[in-house]
Amino acid sequence: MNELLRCAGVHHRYGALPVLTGIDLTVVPGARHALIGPNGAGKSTLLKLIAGAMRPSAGRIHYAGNDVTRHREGRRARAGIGRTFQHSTLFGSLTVRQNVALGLGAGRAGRRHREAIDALLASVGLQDLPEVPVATLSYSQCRRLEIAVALAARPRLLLLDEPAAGMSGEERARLVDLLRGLPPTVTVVFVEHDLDVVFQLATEVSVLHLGTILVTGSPDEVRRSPEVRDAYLGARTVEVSRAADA
Ligand SMILES: Nc1ncnc2c1ncn2[C@@H]1O[C@H](COP(=O)(O)OP(=O)(O)OP(=O)(O)O)[C@@H](O)[C@H]1O
Repeated sequence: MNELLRCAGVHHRYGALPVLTGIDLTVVPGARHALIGPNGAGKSTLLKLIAGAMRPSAGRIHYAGNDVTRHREGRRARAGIGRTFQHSTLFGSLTVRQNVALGLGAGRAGRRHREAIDALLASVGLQDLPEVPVATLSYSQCRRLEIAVALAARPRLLLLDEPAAGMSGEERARLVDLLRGLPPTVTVVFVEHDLDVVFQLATEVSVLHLGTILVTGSPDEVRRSPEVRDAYLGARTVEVSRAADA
C-alpha cells in the first residue's frame, strides 16, 4: 500500500496511566489527515510519538518505508518529520526573518537564504513583517510564523497540534487557505478541535476515542458514522452537516 506513515499497535502509558491502547493508523502521501476526539483522548500524545519526542510503550512506527520506532526526534526531523507545538517555540527577541533563518539552519542572519526566507514568509502571509520582532506579533501571526519555521526544514510530513486554536473566524479561514496551498509533497497530520477547520481541510479523518482509533475515513464517512456521532460528535455533527449541505 502507498503510505508515508504507519503506526501499528502503538501503545503509550504515562506511568500507570494507559493513554493509547493499540493505535493503527496509516497516512498516505499528500494527505491532510486530521486527528480528532475528545479532550484527553491522546491526540497530542500520538503526535509526540510520531515526532519521536517520546517512545511508545509498545508497537511500531514506520515512516517512508523505515521502522523509526527507536529513532530519536532529531533523526526523524532530518528524515523529514517536522512539527509545530501547542505552545510557541519561537524566539521572541529575534525578528520574524531571524526565526525563519534559524529554521533553515542558516544562522540568524541567513543572508545567503534571503530568497528562501522571503518565499516562506510569503507562503504564510507574513511577507510585510520580516524585520518585526516576534514579541510584537499577534497570536495568529505567531502561529503562522511557526508553520513557516517548520516548513523551512522542508518536511515531508508536517505535524500540527491545534493550529487553529485561539484564532478568530477570519484568521482560521486564512489558516485553511495556507494549509490548502501547501504542495502535495508536504503531507500534513493535524490535531484540531475546530470541526469547521477539520471538515474544510481534511482529506482523511481519524477519530480517537478511549485510546484507540474508532474510525478513519473521508470527512463525509466520519460525519455520517453512527459510532462517531454517539462517541464524540453528537449534536455538533448535525450543525456541521447542515453547514456542508447549505
Ligand atoms: N506528560 C504527561 N504526564 C502524565 N499524563 C499526561 C502527560 N501528558 C498527557 N497526559 C495525560 O494523557 C492523556 C492524553 O493527553 P493528550 O494531551 O495526548 O490528549 P489530547 O487528546 O491531545 O487532549 P486535548 O484535546 O485536551 O489536547 C490525558 O489524560 C492527559 O492528562
